Amino acid sequence: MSVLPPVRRDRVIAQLPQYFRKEAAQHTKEDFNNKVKTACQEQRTGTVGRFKISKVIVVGDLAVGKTCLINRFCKDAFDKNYKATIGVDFEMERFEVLGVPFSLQLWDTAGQERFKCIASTYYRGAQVVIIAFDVTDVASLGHVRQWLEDALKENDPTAVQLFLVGTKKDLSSPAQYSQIEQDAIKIAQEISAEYWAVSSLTGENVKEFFFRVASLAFETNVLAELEKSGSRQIGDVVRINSTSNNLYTSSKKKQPSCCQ
Ligand SMILES: Nc1nc2c(ncn2[C@@H]2O[C@H](COP(=O)(O)OP(=O)(O)OP(=O)(O)O)[C@@H](O)[C@H]2O)c(=O)[nH]1
Ligand SMILES: [Mg+2]
Repeated sequence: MSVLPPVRRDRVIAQLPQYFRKEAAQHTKEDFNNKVKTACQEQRTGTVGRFKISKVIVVGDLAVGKTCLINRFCKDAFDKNYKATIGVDFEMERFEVLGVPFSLQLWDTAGQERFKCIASTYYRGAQVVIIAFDVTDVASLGHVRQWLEDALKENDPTAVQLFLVGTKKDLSSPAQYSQIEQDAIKIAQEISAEYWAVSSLTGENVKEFFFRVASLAFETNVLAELEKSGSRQIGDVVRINSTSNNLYTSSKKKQPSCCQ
């Protein structure tokens, strides 16, 4: 019996959410990968949908708005008073993507130098790294590469999905914003990150952004499961039967010829 409540209706993702800027997107396809869609329809997503939880870390300079970003999405709340994060904090968010349950563990880390050493011990095992900068503070954009380096020290750089997020869009005039966006897109391209700009005060793009993160992380996980399973059908139960000559026996009636 499942002890978890059903996924909230406003966390259901049926279609691939689109990128923010085409020139700095992880991919520009309009829909989920066909193999992923078929696997979801046939409930062959392996550990995804059962116990797989993807870890997401949010890093960036102090006071750029990391905590506000997470709170806007998870609690639909905004606090105008700054309260520094000491070490780390985390929130769990449950989604349903193409009918499959999928969870993100969102780690909110401290940007203040004196708390950074505690926070960095929690960077390990991240599938997604979100680097936040403040669109009204050019220096915070300048520190993006340092944050990336720190985050990748603890993770496999080839396995991490990267996002660069400009925060506090509401505080910037269109002219100021478009200036910094050009620089941000350039950096995003150089570090292979997908670029977004959001406002936690107004909520602009916040839900769209996290839906995109969840969808791309989900897609990557299902593709990895499909690859891992190789010729074996994922979703099948693997039994080890000592009385059988066959070490691996699929629970499905139809077995591959090598097991007959
Ligand atoms: N106008 C506006 N202010 C924002 C926005 N996001 C955050 N702020 C403000 O910026 C300040 C810092 O926000 P936090 O979310 O606490 O910053 P942080 O990155 O978590 O800071 P650390 O925990 O110290 O690393 C607060 O006063 C927020 O109210 C936004 O989208 N618009
Ligand atoms: Mg914080």
